[in-house]
Amino acid sequence: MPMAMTLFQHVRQRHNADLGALITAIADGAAAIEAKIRTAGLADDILGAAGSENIQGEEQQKLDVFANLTLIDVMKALPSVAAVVSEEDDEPLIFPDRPNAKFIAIFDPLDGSSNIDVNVNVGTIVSIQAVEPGSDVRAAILQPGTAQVAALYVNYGPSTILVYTAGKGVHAFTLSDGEFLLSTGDMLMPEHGTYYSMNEGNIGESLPVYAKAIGRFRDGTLMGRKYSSRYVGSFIADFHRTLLKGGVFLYPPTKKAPNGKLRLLYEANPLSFIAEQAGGAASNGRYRILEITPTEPHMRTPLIIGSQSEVSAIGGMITITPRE
Ligand SMILES: O=P(O)(O)OC[C@H]1O[C@](O)(COP(=O)(O)O)[C@@H](O)[C@@H]1O
Ligand SMILES: [Mg+2]
Ligand SMILES: [Mg+2]
Repeated sequence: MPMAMTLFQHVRQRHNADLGALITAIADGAAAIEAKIRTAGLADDILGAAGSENIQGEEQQKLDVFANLTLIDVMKALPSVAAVVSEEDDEPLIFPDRPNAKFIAIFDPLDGSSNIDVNVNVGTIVSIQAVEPGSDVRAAILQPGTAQVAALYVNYGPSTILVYTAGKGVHAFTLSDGEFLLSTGDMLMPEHGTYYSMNEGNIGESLPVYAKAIGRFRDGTLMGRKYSSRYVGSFIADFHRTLLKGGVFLYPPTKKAPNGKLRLLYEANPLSFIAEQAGGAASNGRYRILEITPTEPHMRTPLIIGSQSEVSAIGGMITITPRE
């Protein structure tokens, strides 16, 4: 059997060597994170809380800290990277004296922290934005998601899969003996699915229109067929299923998180770029996610993401809410 294409070969052939080197470096970091996760139960430096909080007031897990430091290390070694922005760090880390640097990497090092200790899928999400050499790097961080040149995520599951887009389709690579090998090229999200995905514990805490949408998914009146529910609680796992099977994932505003829970720059934007490249859609209920101008690096957003038909059906319901 011929050897499948490596991630570096793939990015380099379709894009350029600098982007290939950056994505490969991130993949190397992900392989190191995966190796840690694989032996989590055997060591005492992996599971559990780190004893610190991040900027969002969330308790950091040991694996959050490890993944963050691992990714920062691999990115800081690349002269093409002007800055990194992480969920786990209050401030962007801007690398001085890099006049020719052209990328800003914005990431959620470990997504799904609440699932680490119970051996359920977690992930890594990275958004790569362009920055004009010599321009104001700090200002360039706050660009809408349309400024992304690439986006990727890694799903640490029964197998470890990296999915990326750099604007020419969506491609998946499976980790095998330390190397990410092409497993599915040019992925397309099904036009519709059979699952909705939402934390239904929040249903009474959110706008009534979301409860109504879920009710109509269930009874079949929204899409003309009845939907079932799937919710892992790791965005990466819920999104990966939605990419493969279609349907919709939603995290609406709640009383506790009035602007939504998920973060625009390193959760919603990169996965919206991937969703759109795969033929899907992503909205905050009113606007396309990729056109929202961020006001700060850790900004949150409501999110509806998945197959176009389900996303626009919910979006259509939300738009009419004020007139109800
Ligand atoms: O527990 P909830 O409120 O359903 O939230 C689940 C969401 O929170 C997250 O865990 C947030 O991500 P982090 O673990 O990176 O903070 C998402 O992965 C997931 O979709
Ligand atoms: Mg996350
Ligand atoms: Mg995280």
